[in-house]
Amino acid sequence: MAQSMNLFSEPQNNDQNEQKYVVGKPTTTFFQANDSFYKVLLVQVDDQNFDWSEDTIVVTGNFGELNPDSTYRFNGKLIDHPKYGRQFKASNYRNEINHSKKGLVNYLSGSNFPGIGKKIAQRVVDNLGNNLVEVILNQPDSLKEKEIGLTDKQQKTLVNGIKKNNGTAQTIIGLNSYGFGSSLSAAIFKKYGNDTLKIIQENPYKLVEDINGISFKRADRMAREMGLRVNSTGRLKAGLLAALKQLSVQNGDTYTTTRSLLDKSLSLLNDGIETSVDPDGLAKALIQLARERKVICDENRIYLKQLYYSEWQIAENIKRIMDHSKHQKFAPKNIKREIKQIERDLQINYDQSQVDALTKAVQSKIFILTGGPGTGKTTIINGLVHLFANLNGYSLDIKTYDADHPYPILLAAPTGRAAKKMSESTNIPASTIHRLLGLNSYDDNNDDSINDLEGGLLIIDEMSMVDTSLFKILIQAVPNDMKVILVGDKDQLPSVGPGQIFSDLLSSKMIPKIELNTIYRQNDHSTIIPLAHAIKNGQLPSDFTTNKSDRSFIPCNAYQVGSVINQIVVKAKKKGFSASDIQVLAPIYRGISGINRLNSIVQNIMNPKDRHEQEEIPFRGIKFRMHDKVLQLVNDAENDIFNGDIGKIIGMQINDDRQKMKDKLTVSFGDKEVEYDRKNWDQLTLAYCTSIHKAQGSEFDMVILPMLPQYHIMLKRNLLYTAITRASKMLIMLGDYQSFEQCVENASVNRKTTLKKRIIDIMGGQKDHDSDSSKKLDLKLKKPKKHQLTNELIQSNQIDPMIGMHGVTPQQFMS
Ligand SMILES: Nc1ncnc2c1ncn2[C@@H]1O[C@H](COP(=O)(O)OP(=O)(O)OP(=O)(O)O)[C@@H](O)[C@H]1O
Repeated sequence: MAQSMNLFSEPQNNDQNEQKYVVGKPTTTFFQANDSFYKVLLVQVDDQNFDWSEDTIVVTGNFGELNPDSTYRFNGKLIDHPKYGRQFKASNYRNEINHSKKGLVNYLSGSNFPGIGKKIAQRVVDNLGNNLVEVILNQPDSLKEKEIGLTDKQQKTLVNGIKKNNGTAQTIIGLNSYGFGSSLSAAIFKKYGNDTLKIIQENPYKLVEDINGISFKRADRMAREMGLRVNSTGRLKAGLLAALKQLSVQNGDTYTTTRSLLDKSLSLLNDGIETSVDPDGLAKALIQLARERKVICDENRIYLKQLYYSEWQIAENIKRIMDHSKHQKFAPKNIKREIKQIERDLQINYDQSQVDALTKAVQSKIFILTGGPGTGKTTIINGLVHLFANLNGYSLDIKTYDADHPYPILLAAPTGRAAKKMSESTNIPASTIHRLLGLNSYDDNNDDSINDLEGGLLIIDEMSMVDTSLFKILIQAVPNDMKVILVGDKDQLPSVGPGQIFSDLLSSKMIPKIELNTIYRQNDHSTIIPLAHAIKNGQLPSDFTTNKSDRSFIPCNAYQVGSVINQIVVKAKKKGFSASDIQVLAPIYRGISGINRLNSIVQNIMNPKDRHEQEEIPFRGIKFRMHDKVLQLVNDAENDIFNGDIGKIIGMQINDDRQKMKDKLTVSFGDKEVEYDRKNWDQLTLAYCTSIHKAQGSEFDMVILPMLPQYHIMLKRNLLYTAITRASKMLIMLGDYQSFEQCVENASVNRKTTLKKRIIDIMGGQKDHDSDSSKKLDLKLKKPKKHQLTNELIQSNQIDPMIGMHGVTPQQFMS
C-alpha cells in the first residue's frame, strides 16, 4: 500500500485495459466539491494512449489546485457514463514537465520561478540531474551545494515553486494510495498541508489524534503495512489514547484507572497480531504520554487531557460566578409581592416548595431545580421568567428588543425538542445550547471563538442530558453577573457524553438547590407518574401487573415479544394512533427482542411497502421508505439537529447504480428539513423502536416497553425510570416481571467523575488533604479569573502530569 511515489516515472502500463493516460491542459473546471478534492475538468488533449479523436475530454478525480496554463498527465481509465457519455476517470496525476535537460531549464527559468534565469537553471540541472524535481522535494538542502551557487532567496524560490507545483499532487496521490477517500484526504491535507506524507510516514498514528474519523485500527493497518514494529512507542501511545477514549465514551466516565486502561489497551494492541506487546514498554509509553500532557495522571486516575481540564474549568467558572459581588439582589418583600401577582395573573397557587424555588432562584447566582415528572419544573420556569421580568420592569414582548437591547432572559436546552417545550410554556424564544453559543460543530473545542452571553437570566432545562464538554463551554460563556438556573431530573439517565454534570453539581452541595416532590399530574388520574416515583424510590407497586386506564403489563418471553408488539401496534393503529404517537423502547439493538428487529416489525405495520409506487432503499440492513419515522444518531450542530431527534422521510432521490453517490433522503424535523447525501445515511436509522438512551428528553403519547432477562446488563433503575417517564398518556409494559424488579433493585452505579471533588476543592469546602493536585492548586486559587487559571496552571507546571506516579514501576501497572 505505501508504495513509493515516484511522480516522475512513466505510468506502469502492465495492464493495457487499465493504465490509460491523457496529457493536456485543464481549460475549464465544471465542478469542484467544497469539502473534498473531487473535480470534474475539461482537458485540452495533447496526447493520449487510447482511441480518441476529439480535442477535449472530461476528466474526473481528486486534484489539488490546477493551473490552466500547466500541462498535466492524468493516469486512469476511460469510463462510459450513462448520462454524460465517455469520460476519463483519473486515479492519479502529475504536473507534466519535459524531463529533457532543455525542458527542465525552460521549466526552471519560466514564470513559476521569478528571479531564476537560464544560467542558474542550467547550473541546477547540471548538478541535480533529470530527476531534480523529486530531489528538491525530498532533499531541499541539495540546492545548497556550492557548485550550484544559489543565494538563499533563489533556493527558497525554487523549493517553494516546486512544492507549489508538485507537492499537492504528490500528497493527494499518496493519500489515495493509502486508501483515503476524497473527504478524509481533504481533512488530512487541510491539517498537515504539504507535510502530509512526511507526517504519515513518520507516525501514521498521529492521524488518530488529529483527524476525526480515523480510528486506531485504520492507522494501525497502515503502520503495519509500512512495517512499523508492534512495540514501537508511537503504536503503544496511540493504543493507550484510543483505549482511554473508548473507555470514557463507552462508560461515560471522565477518568479511568491504570488497571482498566492497561487491560483495555492490551486487548486493543494485541488484537490480531502474533507477538504480544511488551507490558513494560506499554507502561513506559503511558508515562511518556503523561509527560507530554496528552493524558493526565492524578493519583490512580487517568484522564484524557480535555476532560481533566474541563472539570477544573467548570469548577473555576462556577466559583467565578458565585464569587462575583455585583449580582442583582431583590428585597424579599418585593419577591413575595410579585409572586402573589403572578399567581393571580397565571391563575395558579404555588405550593410552599414552589414558592421557595422561585424565591431562592431569583436570589441566587447559580441555582439548581430538580424534580420528577409532573412536579412543576416547567411551571416554575414559566413563573421565574415572569418573576424576573416583573422585578426588573422588563417587557416579555420580544418585539420591544433589538440588537442593541438584547432580550434579557435566555432559555436553552440540549435538544431542539426540549427547547421547543420551554418556548411553548413560556411564550418566549428558546434555543438549543449549541445555537445559543454559536457552536457549529458538536466537538467544537475551539471555545475561544465563543462570545460571552448577554442578558440577566439564563435558564437551562433537561440538564441531566448536558455532558462535560458542552457544560464547560456554556459556563465559560456566562458573564459574572448573569443568574444561571439549571433545571432537570436527577434520577434520569446521565448524558450520552462523558460526565454526570447535573448529579455532580447537586451532590457537591456548593450550589443552592430545591427538589420538588409534590406530583401535580396525579390529579389527572395518571397512574404512570406515581409508578415512576415509586420506581425512583426503589419499589414496584403491588398493583404493578394490574391493568389501569393508562398502563398495563403483558407477561411474555423474548420469543413472544415481537408478536405481542405486533398485535398492540395493529390495534393502536386501528384506533387512530399514528407512528409518531407510538414509541417502542428497548435497551439493546441485537437479538430476537432487540431494537433492530422490533423496528422492522413496527415499520411493516405503520409504513408497509405497498405494492404500488412506494420506493424503498435498502441500506445496511434497514429499508428506508418514504414517510418512515427516522432517528438522528449523531449531533449535527450545523443543522441544529441532535442525537435522538426524530423526523420523517419526506423526500427520496434515487439514481441508477452509477450515480448512487448522488442519492438523497430529505427528512423533516418539525420546523426544519435536512437533506442527507448517501454518505451521511449512517446518521439515520428507523425510529419506530429506539433505545431508551436516545429517547431522553422526548415524550410520546404511547410507550411500549419490554423488559427481559436478555437485556441483563442494562437492567438498571434509572433506565426503567427514564423509559417510563417518556409516556405521557399510555404505557404498555411487557416481558418478564422479574426483569422489571431487577431494574428497580439495581440502583444505578455512578459514573467515574471528579467534578464534585473539583468543585469542593476549588470552592474551599471539605478539603481533600490526600490529593497532591489540590495542594498544588491551592497556591493559585486566591483570585480565579475566567479562562486564565487553568492556562496559568498548565504553563507554570502547577498541574503535574506525574501526580501520583512517583515511585510507580512499570510492573506495578501490570499487577
Ligand atoms: N401548584 C400547582 N397547582 C396546580 N397545578 C400545578 C401546580 N404546579 C404544577 N401544576 C400542574 O402540574 C402539571 C405538571 O407540571 P409541569 O409540567 O410544570 O411539571 P414538570 O416537572 O415540568 O413535568 P415533566 O418533567 O413531566 O414535564 C401541569 O399541568 C401543571 O400545570
